[in-house]
Amino acid sequence: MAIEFLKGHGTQNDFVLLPDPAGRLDLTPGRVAALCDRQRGLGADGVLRVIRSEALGLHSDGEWFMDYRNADGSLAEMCGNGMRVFARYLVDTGLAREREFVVGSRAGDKPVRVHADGLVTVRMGPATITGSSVAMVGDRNFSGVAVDVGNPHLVSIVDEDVDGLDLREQPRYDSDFFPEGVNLEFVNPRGEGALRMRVYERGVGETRSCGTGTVAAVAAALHLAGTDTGESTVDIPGGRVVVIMDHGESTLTGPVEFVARGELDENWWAAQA
Ligand SMILES: N[C@@H](CCC[C@H](N)C(=O)O)C(=O)O
Repeated sequence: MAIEFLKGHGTQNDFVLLPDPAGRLDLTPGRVAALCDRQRGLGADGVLRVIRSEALGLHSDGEWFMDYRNADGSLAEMCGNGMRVFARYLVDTGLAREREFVVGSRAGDKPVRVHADGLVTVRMGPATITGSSVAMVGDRNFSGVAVDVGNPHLVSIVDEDVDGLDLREQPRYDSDFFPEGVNLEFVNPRGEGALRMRVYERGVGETRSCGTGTVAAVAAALHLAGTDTGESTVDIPGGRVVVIMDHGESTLTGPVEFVARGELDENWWAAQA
């Protein structure tokens, strides 16, 4: 069986897409990790399996389900940039006949809109403040706001330039507070309605963008300013996205690009099981 793939990214958060409408692929954690490996695989921050909701057996009002996996093979509830790439793929290939539709995810159904200029908006749903905790980078502690965007985040708004932080190693965090792990965002305010962010993603490492992370960053910044409504650009190393918060409900808008498509080598795939 030929196994088709595409490579695409949203603000350089990059993904291997595996079109698998009927759910025939045996997508093991080992195969996901091998695909995402930048030396022995295609290289990516995660895998997006394009599968019909009914084939996955998970409830969704959407025909299609974003079956997202982190680069280490683990499952995550939601991926905002992945959802943008996924929605564009469905429209570009004609698998979605409208530009506005719903896609299933493990964090629930997400309404998406693919604009005529190729930008994609995702209604990400609630960004819920769940408390406060501390991230540790080297010997420094950064207090942060915990935010649930379907997946867990800890957002530290810091005075020093985030570009100077050493994020080669996983920052430490309170595993009692985050028993399932956490995505860690470090943020500099850049004036009214503008943030700069770096992120260390659970199950991946530092990435050049994280859609749920940008939503968490804006929710945290607004929370510290005493509100849950506002709009902000978020500059990440891979580009810029726009987040709108309306009484705690969020949307994420940004660009998508496809890079390549092809077929996996069947012998390589079989050897990764
Ligand atoms: N890059 C994603 C987030 C992917 C999931 C995350 N690593 C987790 O484990 O929660 C995004 O764009 O939101």
